[in-house]
Parts: sequence; C-alpha cells; structure tokens
Amino acid sequence: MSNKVSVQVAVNVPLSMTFTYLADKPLPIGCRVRVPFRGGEQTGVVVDDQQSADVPAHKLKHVESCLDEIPPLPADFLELIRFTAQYYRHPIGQALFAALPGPLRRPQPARWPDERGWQLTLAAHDTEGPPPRQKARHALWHALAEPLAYQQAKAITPQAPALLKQWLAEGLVERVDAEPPLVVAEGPTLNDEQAAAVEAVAGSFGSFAPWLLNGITGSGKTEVYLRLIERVLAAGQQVLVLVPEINLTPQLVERFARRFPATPLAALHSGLADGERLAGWLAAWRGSAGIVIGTRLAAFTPLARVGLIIVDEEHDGSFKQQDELRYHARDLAVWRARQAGVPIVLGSATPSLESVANVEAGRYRELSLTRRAHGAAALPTVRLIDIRRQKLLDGLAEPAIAALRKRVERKELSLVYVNRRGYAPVIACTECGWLSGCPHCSSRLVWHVTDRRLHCHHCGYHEAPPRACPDCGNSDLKPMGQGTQRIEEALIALLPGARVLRIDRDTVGRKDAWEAIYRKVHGGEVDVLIGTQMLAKGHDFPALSLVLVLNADGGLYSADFRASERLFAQLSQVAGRAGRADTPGEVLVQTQWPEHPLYQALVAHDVAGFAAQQLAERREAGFPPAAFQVAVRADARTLEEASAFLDAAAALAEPPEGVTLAGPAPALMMRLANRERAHLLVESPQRVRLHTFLDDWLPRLAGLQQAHRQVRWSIDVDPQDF
Ligand SMILES: Nc1ncnc2c1ncn2[C@@H]1O[C@H](COP(=O)(O)OP(=O)(O)OP(=O)(O)O)[C@@H](O)[C@H]1O
Ligand SMILES: [Zn+2]
Repeated sequence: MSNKVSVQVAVNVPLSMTFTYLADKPLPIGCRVRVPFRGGEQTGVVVDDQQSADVPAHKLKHVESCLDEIPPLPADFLELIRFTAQYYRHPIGQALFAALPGPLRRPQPARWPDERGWQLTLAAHDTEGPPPRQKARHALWHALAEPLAYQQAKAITPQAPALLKQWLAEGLVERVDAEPPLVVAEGPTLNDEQAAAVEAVAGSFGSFAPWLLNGITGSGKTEVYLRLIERVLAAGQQVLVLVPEINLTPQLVERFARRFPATPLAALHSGLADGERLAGWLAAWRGSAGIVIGTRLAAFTPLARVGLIIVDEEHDGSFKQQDELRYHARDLAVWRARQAGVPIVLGSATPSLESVANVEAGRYRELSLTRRAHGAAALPTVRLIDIRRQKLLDGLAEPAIAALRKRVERKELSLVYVNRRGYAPVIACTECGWLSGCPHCSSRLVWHVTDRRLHCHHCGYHEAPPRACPDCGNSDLKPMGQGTQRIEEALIALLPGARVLRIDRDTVGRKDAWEAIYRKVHGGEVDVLIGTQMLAKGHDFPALSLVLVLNADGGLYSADFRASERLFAQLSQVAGRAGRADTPGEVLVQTQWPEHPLYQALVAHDVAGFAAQQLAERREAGFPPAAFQVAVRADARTLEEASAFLDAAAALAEPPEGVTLAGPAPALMMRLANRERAHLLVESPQRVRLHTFLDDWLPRLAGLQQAHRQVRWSIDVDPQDF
C-alpha cells in the first residue's frame, strides 16, 4: 500500500473540482486515464499529483495506467484550460473536455496519425507509368519521383488517395518520411500600407505584441496575413488563424493552400467528422501542421511551435460561445499570444469597440489600411432610399428595382441583403392585425415556402398555417415582412430571365454547399444573390457591383446596447462586398430613417467617427468597454420563479465599492422553448474588482439550488447578448 501515489483527475462532470485517485506509480500530468466514477466509467485527465487532504486513502479508487500512445497533454494547454475555467467560471473538467476533440473525450487510446509521405519505389521506375493522356495520373506519378506529402498529392488530383492506395498495394509506391518544403506561390506586390503593416508585425516576432489591423473592406488584410504567415513558416514555426464562420473556412483554406501548396494545413471547425478533427488537432499539437485555421473552438488547439496568432474579423459576435462554456475565442487568443510570447493580429474593417478602446489605452497598437488594394478599386458609393416616400413592390422600392435591372442587363452581379433578424415573414391578419406567434417563445413564427409551414427560429417548433385568423375569423391572412424566400419569389417575377440564387441557412445546410455556390458565382452563372448575414462576411466576389440592403431599420432602435455596433459592422461588411475589383460598386439602403447617424456614417464611410460616437455613448452610460459585466442568467417555467432565484442570489451579495448589481430583468427574448428567462447583471469599471467579488459571491449561490429546484442558472462572463 505504501508505495501507491495519489493523483488529481479532472472528469467531465458539472462540478468545480478535481478528484483524487490512487495509482501504482506516478502518472504524468496531462495523461488521459480511465477512471471508475459513481458506479460507471469516465475518461479523466491527470491535472495534478497533489494528495487532497480531506479524503482518507483507503476510500480512494484506483486508476490504471495512461490510455494513450501519444504524450500527455502539454502543460501550456492545461494552463490555458485552467485559466478559461477560472475566468469564465466553468467547471474545470467540463472546460477541459469541451476543448478536446470528440475521440479524446472517450476512454479509447489515441495514436499519432501516420504523417509519412509517398514516393515511387525502385520497381516503379522500371515501369512505364500512366500515359500522358491520363493527365491526373500522369502528373501524380511524375511528382512521386520526390517524396510527396498527402496534401501535395491531393492538390495534384482529388483521386490521389485512391491512386496512392492502389499503387501502394501494387508495390509501385512506398511510405517515406517527407519533410514538406516551403513552397510559396507568387502574390501581388504589397502597397505601402500593407508593407508597413507586415514590417511592423514581423518586427515584433518572438515577443507578445497585440496588433489591431484596421483595414477597410478589400484593403488586402488577408494579403498581409499571407506575408506574415510566409515569414513564420520560413522560420519553422506555426500560425494559428481564427475565423468567425465555418462558411469562410473553405474560402480562406483554399487561398492559403494556393499560396503555400506544400505546407500541411489543419482546418478545424464544427463541420468535420470526428476522425478528421482529431487528425488535424494532433497535427497542430505535434507541430507538423504549419497552418492551423479554424472557428472559435480552434482557440484551444495545442501548438508545438506557434509563432503568430491571427484573428480575422475580430469584431464578430460568433467568437463568443453562447452556451455551456461561454468563452470568447478572440480574448482567449490574446491570452494565448501572451502565454506563448508571440504577436497576435486582430483584423477587421469595423473593429470592436473593445479593441478600439484597447488601442486608445495603449494596450494594442493599430495598423491602418485605408485604401482598397486591387488596382483602381474604390469604396462603393452608398445611397439611402427613403421608403417613406416610395411605393414598395413586394418590399422593393422603384429605384432599387431599376438598379437591379441595370446590373442584370450589364451582366454584373448584385447582392440583395435581407436582414432577417429585423423582420421575418410572419403571417398576419389583414383585418385585426393578428400575427403568427410561437406558443412556446416570445417570438414570431416564420413562414417557409419550402415546406409551407410556420417555424419558430428559436425553439424549432413548427405548425401548419391557420386557414383563418384565430382572433377574428377573417380568412385573408398574408405574409408580412420580407424573408429571403419571399424576396426570391418577387425578384424572379420582377427580373425575367435573371438567374437568382438564394443563400441562407436553409440552402447551405450541406457541407459542400458553399463550394458549389462559389463555383457558380465565380463561373458567372448568377445575376442576383439573395442572402442574410452569412453572405456579408469576408467573401470576395469580384464581379459584384450592386448591394441592396432591405430591412436594416430593425437594428436601429433595439433594446440591446450593442445592436447599433453590430448593425453598422454588418452593413459596412455587406457594403464592402461591392466594387472590389474593376467594376465600381454601389450600395442602396432602403430605410425609413435616412437621417439616422448610423446611416450617415455609413454613407460617409466614417468607421472611426461612428466608433468614437458609440464609445462616447458607452462611457456615458457606463457600458462595456467602459465597464465589465457578468450576467447571472436563470430560466424557469415562470418569470416569477426565475426572478425569485435571482433575487435570492442578489440578497447574498455584499458588493464592494465599485461593483454594482442590476436586475433581475427579463431577457430580451423572454420566453424560449417554454422557459421564461431573466438575468442579473454585475458590473464594475474594474475587471479585477469584479472578479474578486465573484470569487467571494459565486460559491454561495450553490446553496440556492435546493430552494429553487425548477430553476436552471448559469454564469456568463463578458456577456454579448441579453
Ligand atoms: N497589394 C495588392 N495588389 C493588388 N491586389 C491586391 C493586393 N492586396 C490584395 N489584393 C487583392 O485585393 C482583393 C482584396 O484583398 P483581401 O481579400 O486580402 O482584402 P481584405 O481586406 O482581407 O478584405 P475583406 O476584409 O473585405 O474581406 C483580393 O482580390 C486580393 O487578391
Ligand atoms: Zn418557439
């Protein structure tokens, strides 16, 4: 008994503690283990070798040896997890397991993927090989004279995996160690601003330095990333690139792979199968993937030799996870850059007010790209169409229709941007004004033509539309507002012969849908694109010359203090899609409030002015980034139950000077999936004070659950949505 050792193990359970087990020999910190847990079995990770004092040794269960053939999880990864759990107030085990790829959460051993390359065998050199008319085979065969990595082979032909397998079986190729060379395809000559940005960041390699790359849409930020990546790869290091949307990943991956055709690249996003994700994750950890690109979860990927971190579209809301582990990937990326002692580049055309404030405070340094990069491309002209003085045809004003017609005639591409968040097509009664509402949420049901049903976009409930108004019996029910599907129908009727392509969550559900869309758009097979927010971000469609914005007004007068910032960013982004190459761009915005300062700033392309005005308002009101917030959210069957819990929580608080509690208040979306939601806000101008207060207060809340059994509650640090 005496030679046993005890270890601390993190397990995937909702408890803010680790568990003590006995082992026959010391187990390295970071190794995955299989542990008995409450009558079952769990995967665990050894996080410490300290004996906890309060459990007598004879009561401890045993843990067997490490599961894996791979080494223990690295110390800097565990440190990141510890920080994340602590800062975002999440159980350590759950934070850890959320960051691991699926297969590593299960108690099965993992091994390194085979990353060797392929080369022709001696025997193969004596054969003829595929004839030149079999182009792809021929090209692959000849490339195999030298060691070829998987990625290089796949770049030659998509049939490579099958061919390599076949040739391996026939003894024509063999597996060899292949150190991929750094091959860099040619890029454009940088303009002065781009070159200055590259030099500035490169000058900070080897130490922590946060940079805000503030560049207007189309100013060539991606090109700046590519040049920096080139230097990092040349120094034998890795780059981590975070992007907001899974849709953007294929486009960027392709651009990176074209520039660095031989560099192994790991793309990590939620659309991957478990095995693919694990392989990419391990390649990143081992250091064999030179470029690691992914959505927010990729912020946790261990990297053996990171030299630079890039966060593209840093202002984007999707970097914040809204449930379970509510982390902000951009903020964690900055923490990681500091931990690793490397620079981080936050890129955006509409930087978040948080980053703008960090520049003002001297914490970040700013690099500006003020001109469009491509030849003569200029920012588009933005015009407002005052719809108070226009007759609308299916939601479209006459000048808007005329502008679309002109583009179709000239064979130029147009984009109709429908801000569905503002107004979705609901079914309304023309007599009494009844609107189709969800029985479970305080949201409207949205009419879908595809299945001819009403859908709740919040809880997923759907139903057939009523034949007559449930309130007054009138049988004349009409769709109100313009969703993408309704606009599509209208445009097909208004622009005969035009090729219209609608892009929204309903049409891009499939994994490869985006690639098909790109092929169509770039192949000149589309005249008018219709889309929601997902079309606004980062896409580069050179032929696009007109952007028409519908329904944006909904964001002007929202109860959410971030709504204006988001709307401005979205509209700048979508406007920035126009006129990126040789065709000058025009943006038309239909609005009832043309004099609103937000639209005036949009017309003037005054990003900095708008940010300054917003920042002043936030400071005035004591909102972030002038203050830090933590939300305690609660939901229950009734608002009273939820509020009673929050009242009880507030009663346990003894906030020190400089920390205030506000609420409880109902959430903006008060009812969701049959639960009513409210929150309590804790605020302070000083982050440290806020967190010191939480350290004292949050542990006391655990005792409340007993008296409020029906209430579910959670902590959201730096909340983004209310
Ligand atoms: N120095 C340059 N000379 C010529 N063309 C360039 C240069 N830099 C970038 N480009 C081209 O300009 C276009 C816009 O560049 P890029 O996509 O890098 O801009 P961006 O700032 O990342 O755009 P956004 O944020 O709007 O998505 C691309 O087609 C790119 O190839
Ligand atoms: Zn609902």
